[in-house]
Amino acid sequence: MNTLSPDLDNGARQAALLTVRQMAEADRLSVVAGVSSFELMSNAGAAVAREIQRRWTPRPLLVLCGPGNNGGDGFVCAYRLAQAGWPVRVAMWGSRAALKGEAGQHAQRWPGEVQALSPAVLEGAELIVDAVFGAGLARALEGQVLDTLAAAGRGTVPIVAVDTPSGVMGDTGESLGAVAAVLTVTFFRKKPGHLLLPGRDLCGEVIVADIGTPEAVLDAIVPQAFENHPGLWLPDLPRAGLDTVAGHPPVVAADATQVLTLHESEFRRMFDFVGDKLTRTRAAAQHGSAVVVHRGSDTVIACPDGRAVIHCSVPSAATGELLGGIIRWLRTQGMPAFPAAAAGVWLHDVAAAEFGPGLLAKEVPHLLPGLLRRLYG
Ligand SMILES: NC(=O)C1=CN([C@@H]2O[C@H](COP(=O)(O)OP(=O)(O)OC[C@H]3O[C@@H](n4cnc5c(N)ncnc54)[C@H](O)[C@@H]3O)[C@@H](O)[C@H]2O)[C@H](O)CC1
Ligand SMILES: [K+]
Repeated sequence: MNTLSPDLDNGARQAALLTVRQMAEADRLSVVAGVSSFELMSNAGAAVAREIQRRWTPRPLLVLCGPGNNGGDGFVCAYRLAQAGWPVRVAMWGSRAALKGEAGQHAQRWPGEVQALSPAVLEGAELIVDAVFGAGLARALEGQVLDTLAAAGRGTVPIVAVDTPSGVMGDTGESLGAVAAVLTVTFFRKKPGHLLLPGRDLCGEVIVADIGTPEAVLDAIVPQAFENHPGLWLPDLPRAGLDTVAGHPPVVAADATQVLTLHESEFRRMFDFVGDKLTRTRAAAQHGSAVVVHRGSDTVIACPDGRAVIHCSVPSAATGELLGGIIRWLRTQGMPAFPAAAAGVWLHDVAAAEFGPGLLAKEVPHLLPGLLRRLYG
């Protein structure tokens, strides 16, 4: 059974990444299934408050709210923590009266004052919640939003981001003026921007909170991007892979698709696609009818059919030759190209940590079966 097949099984379901548009669709389908937008927002704001309480004792908290639903989540968070006895202030970009729908409803429940957003409001805050923009970010930060967040970023007060740090594009991880958070609480599933640089570094720790979105919405959405995880490809690894000893005749590869492993500089020499890393890698895979492994500390593995896996790792000195060796070995075990590439990138990280930087491609067939057996056998 091919886990990275179009029928989502559990591994792919858990590892799914949703685009901003798909997340909006998930919200719409949740409402159809009987979970109201008001409830989703209540749960989202409560999740942020809960994660804050898990990490910090009560202290002067400043919640920065924006003009959309991200700001609505901020008002819920402010309300919850104030109820729990925290000293909370709210500052907003735009006017509370202009907040629409459930964001407006939640904002009306905030009993306190709402200050205008400016660097001056930061005075006295010992923890900041960034609920200015999330998935709805449409352009670069400017004016008071940019000035206030930049001032917060220059200070030492920790920032907790709601959904994404304001200014990070959910689909690409690009920054349009965002400052780094120590914690980002997102909802239902991550978006590619939580894993792609510089977004990943700006998010700090990422927590995915359950806000009541029914899992079944994924069947209609059919995600095309996934965070690398053994659950995605372990069922594709033939049992033989765990048992093979060096010298056994290789099993015939499951498919003939070529796998290209490329560093950024190699990628740029071969392709002149523009845009973010996910888009460019997908275009290269489609163009070359090959699985493309675009390496980095945010490695993107793209399949010609449009699916992609994103893998976050600490940069290592390990070579592309070693990664190529691991992927080739997995394919001789009968693994199809796409899951073999995703598994290879994962195992390459584990192998580099286990065996150090001296590991050579030719040693792979001797070492990996034992490693795999220990990890997953
Ligand atoms: N399932 C979920 O993930 C849920 C998420 N929730 C939260 O909702 C936001 C997304 O809400 P949305 O209203 O679509 O967008 P924003 O609040 O991010 O902002 C929209 C608002 O801001 C204006 N705008 C965008 N960029 C700029 C800019 N650079 N400068 C000025 N103004 C800008 C835009 O025009 C809109 O008016 C998501 O992130 C979650 O936090 C739900 O609460 C629950 C379900
Ligand atoms: K935000």
